[in-house]
Amino acid sequence: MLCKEKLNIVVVASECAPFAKTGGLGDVAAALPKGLQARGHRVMVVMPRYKNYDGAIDTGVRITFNVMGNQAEVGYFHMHKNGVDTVFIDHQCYHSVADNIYAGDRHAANFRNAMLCQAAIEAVWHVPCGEDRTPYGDSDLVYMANDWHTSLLPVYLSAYYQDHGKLPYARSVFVIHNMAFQGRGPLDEFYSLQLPDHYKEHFYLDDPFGGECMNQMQAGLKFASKIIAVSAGYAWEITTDMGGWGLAPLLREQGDKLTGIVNGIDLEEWSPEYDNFLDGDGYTRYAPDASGFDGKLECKRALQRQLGLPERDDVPLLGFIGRLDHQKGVDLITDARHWLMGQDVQLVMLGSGREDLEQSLRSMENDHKDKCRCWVGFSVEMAHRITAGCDILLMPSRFEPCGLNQLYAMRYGTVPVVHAVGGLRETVRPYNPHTKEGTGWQFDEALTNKFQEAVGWALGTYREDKDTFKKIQLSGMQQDLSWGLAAERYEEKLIEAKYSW
Ligand SMILES: Nc1ncnc2c1ncn2[C@@H]1O[C@H](COP(=O)(O)OP(=O)(O)O[C@H]2O[C@H](CO)[C@@H](O)[C@H](O)[C@H]2O)[C@@H](O)[C@H]1O
Repeated sequence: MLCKEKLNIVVVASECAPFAKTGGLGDVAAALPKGLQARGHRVMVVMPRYKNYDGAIDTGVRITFNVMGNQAEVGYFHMHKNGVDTVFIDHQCYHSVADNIYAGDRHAANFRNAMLCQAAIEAVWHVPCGEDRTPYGDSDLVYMANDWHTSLLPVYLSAYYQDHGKLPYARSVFVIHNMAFQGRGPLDEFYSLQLPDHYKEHFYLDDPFGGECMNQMQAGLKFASKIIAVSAGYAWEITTDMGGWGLAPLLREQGDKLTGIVNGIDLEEWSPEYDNFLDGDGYTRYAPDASGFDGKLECKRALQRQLGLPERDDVPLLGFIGRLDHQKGVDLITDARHWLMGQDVQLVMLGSGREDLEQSLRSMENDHKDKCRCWVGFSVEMAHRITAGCDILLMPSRFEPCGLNQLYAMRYGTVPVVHAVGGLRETVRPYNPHTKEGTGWQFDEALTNKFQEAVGWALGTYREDKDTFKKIQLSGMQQDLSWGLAAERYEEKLIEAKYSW
C-alpha cells in the first residue's frame, strides 16, 4: 500500500550490498530502501565508491568540501535500479580501502566518515537522480544515519546548515545496528572534526567502560530527531547499563525518541525459490513450503559433496555463519567441540575475524576431519549454500541487535538454535513440546552447558520425531519475514521525525 505522505529519504551507510558488505548493515542498507520505495517514497542510498561498480555512471558533479580542515573534492556517481537511487561518493580515500573497507587508523576512518556525511547531506541539491534525472531538493527530507560511521551526519546537519538557516526542515534519524562500536576517541580528537567549540559538550563522555573520551555516536544520537534500534528487545537492552556500552543513561533520557523495529529480509536475495547461488554444483532452488523438502535435501547432499563430508541424508547437518568475534559467541561452539563432535553430527562453519578464533576453527576441523568443515573467509555464495543445505543453524551470540542469519535460516527451512537475546529472542519462537508449536530452540544464558542442552533438544527432535521437526521447519518457512511490515513502521517514525522540532 502506498503512503499518502511522500518523503525524500536519504539512507547513508558505509556499506551496502551487493557493492560492499561485511555484515548485516550491508544487507539492511540494500533492502530497507526497496521497502520504503515500494511505499511510494523517493529513496536514495549514499555510500562510498570503494571501487568501480558496474552500472554506476559518473554524473560529472564535483563538489569541494572542507573535510577535517582539508579542502577535498569529491565526485558523485549514480545508479538507478529497482526504483532506488544509489549515489556513490568518489574520493581516493575510499579506493585505498577497497579490499578492507574499515582498514586504517582512527584519523583515516574519521576522514572517510566525515566526508561521507558532508557529501551525503548535499547530494540532494547536486545529484540528478531517478529516470528523469532531477535532484531530490530539500523539502520533505529525512536523512537516515546508520551506525557510528555516520554519527556526524546529524551533527553536521545542525552545525553547518541549520545553524546558518539552511535545510531548516530537514530531519535526521539514527538507526542503531550495533552499539558496541561508537567512534570513541581521545577528547582532543573533537577539534579535528571542525565543529564550533560549543558542540564539544555533546561529544564528551565520562565513559564507565574507558574513562573520559569523545564519543561520536553520543553526539549523533543527541542531534537525531528519532533513534531506531533494529529490534524492540535491543531498544530495551541498550537502555540498561549492561547493554548500553556507556550510552545507556543518554538513551534512558532520550527514551521518547527511541523505538525498536525488527529487520525484515529481502526475499529477492534470501529465499530458496529465487536464490541464484543454488543454481549449479548439484544445488537446486526449492519452494519455502512442504513441496520444497526434496529440493532442500538435494542442497544438503550438494553441500556435503562440495565440502568433502560423507554424503549422508540421516545425519543432522549443523551450520554457523558470522563474524568471528566476541559478539557472535563462536567460542561457545568451539568450547562444546568434544561434546558436539562426540555426537553423530556434521558441522559446517563459515566466518572470518579474530585471528585466535580463526585458528580455533581450523584446529577443530583438523581434529575432526570426518565431521567438521570450517571455511575461514568471506563468501556470500557459501553463506547461501550453508543456509540452504543445513538442517540446524547455531547462533549462540552473546548479544544480537537483530540478527539476520536466523531469519534467513527459517525461510530456508533450517531450524535455528539461538541464545535468547536481543532480536534472536524476538524472532525465534521457542518450540513448546506441549503445543508442538515453535520455529526453533532458545537457551537463556551464554554458557556452554546451556548451549549444549538446547542443541541436544534440536538433535533429539531431528532424530526421533521427524514429523515434529518438519513442522518446525514449515512454521519457520511460512512466516512473513519480508520488509513490508518493517518498512511501514520505519515510515511512521520518519514521518514523526519530519514533524518534530
Ligand atoms: N564469513 C562470511 N561470509 C559470507 N557472509 C557472511 C560472513 N559472515 C557474515 N556474513 C553475512 O553477513 C550478514 C550478517 O548479518 P547479521 O545480522 O547476522 O550480523 P552483523 O553482526 O553483521 O550485523 C549487525 O547489523 C544487523 C543489521 O541490522 C543486525 O541484524 C545484527 O544483529 C547486527 O549485529 C549475513 O548476511 C551473513 O550471511
